[in-house]
Amino acid sequence: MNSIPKFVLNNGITIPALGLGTYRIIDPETVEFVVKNAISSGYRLIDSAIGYRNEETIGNVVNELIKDTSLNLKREDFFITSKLPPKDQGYDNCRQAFLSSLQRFNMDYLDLFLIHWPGTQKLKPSDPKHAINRKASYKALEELYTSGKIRAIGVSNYTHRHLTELLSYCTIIPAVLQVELHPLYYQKELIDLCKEHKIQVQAYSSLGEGKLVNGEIEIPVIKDIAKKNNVSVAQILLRWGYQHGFIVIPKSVKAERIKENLNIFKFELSNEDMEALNSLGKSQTTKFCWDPTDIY
Ligand SMILES: NC(=O)C1=CN([C@@H]2O[C@H](COP(=O)(O)OP(=O)(O)OC[C@H]3O[C@@H](n4cnc5c(N)ncnc54)[C@H](OP(=O)(O)O)[C@@H]3O)[C@@H](O)[C@H]2O)C=CC1
Ligand SMILES: O=C1CO[C@H](CO)[C@@H](O)[C@@H]1O
Repeated sequence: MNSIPKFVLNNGITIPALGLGTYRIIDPETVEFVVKNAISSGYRLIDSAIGYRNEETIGNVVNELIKDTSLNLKREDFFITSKLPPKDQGYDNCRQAFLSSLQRFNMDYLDLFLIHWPGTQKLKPSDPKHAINRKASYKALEELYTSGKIRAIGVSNYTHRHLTELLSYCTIIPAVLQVELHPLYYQKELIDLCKEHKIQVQAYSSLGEGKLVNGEIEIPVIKDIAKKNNVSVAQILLRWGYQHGFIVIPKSVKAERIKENLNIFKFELSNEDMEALNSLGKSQTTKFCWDPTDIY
């Protein structure tokens, strides 16, 4: 079994440098197959969200693994993340949504809870209520954190502007920012702001939702670096993120890919390769997932 390095968050707790993404894994049999496979391969971090509709099944599988004494797994060996959906922004809604999430997982605490998106569902992007609501949601998260129900809090899909605004009023600095990051969407300014405030960056869609690894988009530079290092394109993209100090959370429903994606800790990219990858998005960026830039 592969062991995964850990990073230390700004509140002192540790977090695995690589975890399992679970977006679009909903069918309970698939969730069970994927989570069991990932855990037996060495994964401990599971990235879920209220919107992914898989919290209950993930909770059942994890609780079942903990009960199996032959496995010697404890709750504290896992790192469970979930996220507040845009429809539940606001102080009361956020509090209630988190407590319901905790119930679905059937756990006493979650390791990380993120505001999934800076906006509130159904409001026009320019509506100033977005900012009011996300401030109220964050306050609810700070209180839940202080009460011990969440071990770390953070935000997702915040731009430099959203994060700067949050830093101007928060009492607890977010521990994690989860955003889309890969060589074609290398948000350097945002990353630098996180470094300055000791906010751990977590990269999502490292594989471009699969498009950077399934032949849909072929980048010769990445292919050449993979060939030279004798690893796959997926491993290069994940290693690029890890070597930058980001947590990576690839998603796969296939046992062999779940293992392949974990195998990024035994090789190192040269400075030259890192630079070549960093440069890819300089002239033109490519974003695969939703874009928060216009949210007030
Ligand atoms: N906070 C947010 O707003 C967001 C968070 N996320 C989180 O990040 C996770 C990862 O991002 P996601 O967008 O899912 O996409 P990824 O970039 O992780 O790509 C996943 C896709 O790549 C395929 N794949 C995985 N590994 C390999 C491999 N080694 N070789 C070839 N193909 C591979 C998978 O197919 P298959 O399953 O068939 O193997 C799947 O279709 C999500 O699951 C979610 O947890 C994602 C988007 C937004
Ligand atoms: O996290 C997620 C993945 O991206 C989707 C948008 O494309 C979101 O809706 C979802 O919540």
